[in-house]
Amino acid sequence: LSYFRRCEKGVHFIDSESDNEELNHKSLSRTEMQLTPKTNGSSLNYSSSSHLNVNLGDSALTKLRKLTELFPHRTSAELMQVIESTSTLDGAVASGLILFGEEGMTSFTYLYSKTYYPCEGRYINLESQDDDTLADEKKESILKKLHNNFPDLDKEELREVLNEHDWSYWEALEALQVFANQEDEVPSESEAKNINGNEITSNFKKQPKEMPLMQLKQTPAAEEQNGKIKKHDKSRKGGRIIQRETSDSEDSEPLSSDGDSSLDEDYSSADEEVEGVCRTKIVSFLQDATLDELTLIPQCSLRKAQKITELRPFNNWETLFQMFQRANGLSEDLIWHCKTIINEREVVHKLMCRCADISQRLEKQVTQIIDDGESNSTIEQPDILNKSLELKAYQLVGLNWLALLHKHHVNGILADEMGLGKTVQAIAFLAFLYQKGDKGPHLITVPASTLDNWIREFKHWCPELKILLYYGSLEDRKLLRSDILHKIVDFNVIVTTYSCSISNADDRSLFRRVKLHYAVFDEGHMLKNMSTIRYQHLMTFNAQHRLLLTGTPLQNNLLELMSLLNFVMPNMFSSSTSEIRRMFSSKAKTSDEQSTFEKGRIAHAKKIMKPFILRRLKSEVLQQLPPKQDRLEICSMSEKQGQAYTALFKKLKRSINRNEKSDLCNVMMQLRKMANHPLLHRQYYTADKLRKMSKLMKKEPTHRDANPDLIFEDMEVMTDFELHLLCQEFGSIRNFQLDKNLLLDSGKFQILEQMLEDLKTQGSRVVLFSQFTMMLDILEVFLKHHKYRYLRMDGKTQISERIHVIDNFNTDMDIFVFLLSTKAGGLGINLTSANVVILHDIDCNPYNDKQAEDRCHRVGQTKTVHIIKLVSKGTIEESMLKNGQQKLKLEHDMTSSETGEEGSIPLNMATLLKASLGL
Ligand SMILES: Nc1ncnc2c1ncn2[C@@H]1O[C@H](COP(=O)(O)OP(=O)(O)OP(=O)(O)O)[C@@H](O)[C@H]1O
Repeated sequence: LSYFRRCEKGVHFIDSESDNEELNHKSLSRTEMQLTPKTNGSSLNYSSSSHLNVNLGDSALTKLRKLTELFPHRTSAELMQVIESTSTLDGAVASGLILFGEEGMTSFTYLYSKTYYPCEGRYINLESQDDDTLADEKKESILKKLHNNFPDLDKEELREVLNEHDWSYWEALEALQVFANQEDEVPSESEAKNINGNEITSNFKKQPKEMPLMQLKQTPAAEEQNGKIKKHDKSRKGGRIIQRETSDSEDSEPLSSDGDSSLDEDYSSADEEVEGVCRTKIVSFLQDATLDELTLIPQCSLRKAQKITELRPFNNWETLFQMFQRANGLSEDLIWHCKTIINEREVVHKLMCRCADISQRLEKQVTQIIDDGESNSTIEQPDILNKSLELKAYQLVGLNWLALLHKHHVNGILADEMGLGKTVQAIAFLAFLYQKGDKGPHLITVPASTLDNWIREFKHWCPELKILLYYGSLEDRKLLRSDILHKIVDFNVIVTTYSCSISNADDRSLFRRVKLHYAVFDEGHMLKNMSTIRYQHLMTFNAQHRLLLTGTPLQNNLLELMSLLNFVMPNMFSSSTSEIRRMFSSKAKTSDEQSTFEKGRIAHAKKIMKPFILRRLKSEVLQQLPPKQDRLEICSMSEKQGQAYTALFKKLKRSINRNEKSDLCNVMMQLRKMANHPLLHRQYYTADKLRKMSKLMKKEPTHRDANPDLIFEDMEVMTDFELHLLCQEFGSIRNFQLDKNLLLDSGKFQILEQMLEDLKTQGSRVVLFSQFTMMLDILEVFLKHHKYRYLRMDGKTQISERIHVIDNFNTDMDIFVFLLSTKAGGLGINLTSANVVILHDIDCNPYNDKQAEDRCHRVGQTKTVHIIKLVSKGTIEESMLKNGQQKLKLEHDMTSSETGEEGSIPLNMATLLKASLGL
């Protein structure tokens, strides 16, 4: 969706949400761009080391020079360690970034992109371009280019990465490379510690070993036995195939940190017997795999997979080879490529076993608690919590779960449904640690919109904990940093926002320098994409333990869930990220086997996540919470709107047929706009009218010297509603204002009119969400027209103002409607004083809608909550709805319990904990 947002021409059509935590990479000072190599200072003093003098080849020297430019405060010995740990310059830079951060480094992005990706004549400096004006075709071509570099990655994933980086090809490439290099070239943890001098919690792992496939060759005896195979092996030693083998192996390498896959162990030996085992694995894989599994073999299309199944049975290695040779279109390479997928499975299997081990350890502990009798071993509400408040039973379970993980040095994700009190449980846990003597420092990173709420909850629940708010202007934060580093302030917990914690090198450096005990990340689903810079930066925070809080851990696919797990348990997962990535991002290609295939993956993912995630649903644990009733309101469009929609649909269809490259996403957005309100397009202000208006504008003192042609051009790209506002603003064109009837003319407004009237009579209070700020503008006209009292909050509302607006709504019962943009009001806020949520327009991601719905349906709600979704009949919105329902099914499959005993919550605390853990 964010892609659509950027495609939008209307600059404030979609809520830009100033605090949406996107990293502003452009903030790097451009005055620092023209760096010249430093020739003085200790950093270039590499000749002082005789070792370096002797061993430095030209390329190492060049690398050292480059790295010295980038990391001027690092010694040559440190830089050399980085260089020696990788084979390429890019790898060295990436490793340097991970190890040293950007501390003391200037304009990394600029230098990196210009210096390491020179592309004479091909460089597209997108950084200077406005997103909104970036042509869609250009975006497609950037996407294509990036996809060429990362053919294994899903295009949508890459689109997201590009979005995260404002469509800067180089920044996206860099982010993905950093990730890839992290997998392939990051030095071992001990090296990292040596270099950095202090501990870094990052994706450290051992150097890749020798590539196993290179050794996948026949023993002389076997070669003699089978001339054909011998020929094959010979061919594999040269050129392309060897290259391919190497890269395959690199991809599927790094294995688990504590050992290699059994397959690699097999191949690392020349022993014939072991070779036999490998062959047996390949034969049995090709014999038993489903169609979808076969298509996971590199270069194996669905057609080839079908052919393989037709050739079955494969009784042994020799017949397998012969059959492949005889079959049309099946190359022997496919047989060898099976190794990649077998390897992946073994890595993931090993991971599952380790996760099962942890589950067992936890289970043992819980059994112990049961045996000891719960009063001795379970943790009660910490004494320092506000005595007038009481944790609910499931919250105590949450606290016990957190304490259990802590005891076993395991990090986790508290993924209770929205509104169950994750904030409160996290605070209770920090209070528990405090009582045990762990006084921090801890860090809580939250979206800006929930910052005030966190501070308030801390004060409310645990005033004894000293909270330091790390938030403010650059200057404010500078002072705060100095106070923190010089220990001038006394605190237990730092609370900050995602933006403030990583927006510049000094912020990031602070959280690498302060030795944090716990780092808690609220709305942790913001870390669902491990390729983003935000993810990478937050990974480097110097925290002993991490805890993620999220109400929507699973959104689009299992890979996102794995990203979250990797974030909290990098030691466990980082060595398997490439396997995980492939295993969980590939899609089933056949529909008939989809369910078995998906079921298998879901079962795997469940096993992996079991020890690390605690998720309770409101329906399970909050029996006393009033129900939530969903209502779908399919709205027929108004007559004019329907005609305009059909005309637009036909026009867009023609344009798609004419130009295949036309951006489908943009087409979708155009249709969505029309489905919501016709004034989000321009049709009433014809070119003729605009010509007249642009001439009249010259009468305005502000436009006296303006060129009417240019005014006309500006007007041409505005929507009807924007032009209407312009007419309200300038007296000379006031006559051109739109008639009220047109402003109120939409199918959804027709439904809303009666609906709001009824709700008002019933004494209900309404929270009304839209994703589009301009839609909120038109809704304001509608509410004013009907004389309803309302409040509004969107991305433009000052952060400091937000809590007051929310309090206002929660305390002044005469305010009937709260207008909210999904971005600004969808996360983390409490609006239990309302009992109706209307989603004027649905989101492509149903979890964003769920987040919005649960602002009212949460602890503290006393009335039945009605969720009403408005969907325009016969429009693109109906397809979006269907798509969304499929996405929600994945979550349902993941969270449904195998035994089907949901809802029955045992009272005994330890048993409750056990049930919650799924043990
Ligand atoms: N035990 C309790 N007693 C009284 N109020 C509670 C209790 N637990 C939670 N609350 C209140 O319930 C509301 C929801 O809690 P909280 O904001 O922590 O939920 P959450 O799970 O973090 O939600 P989200 O995922 O939407 O951020 C808050 O107003 C909180 O103060």
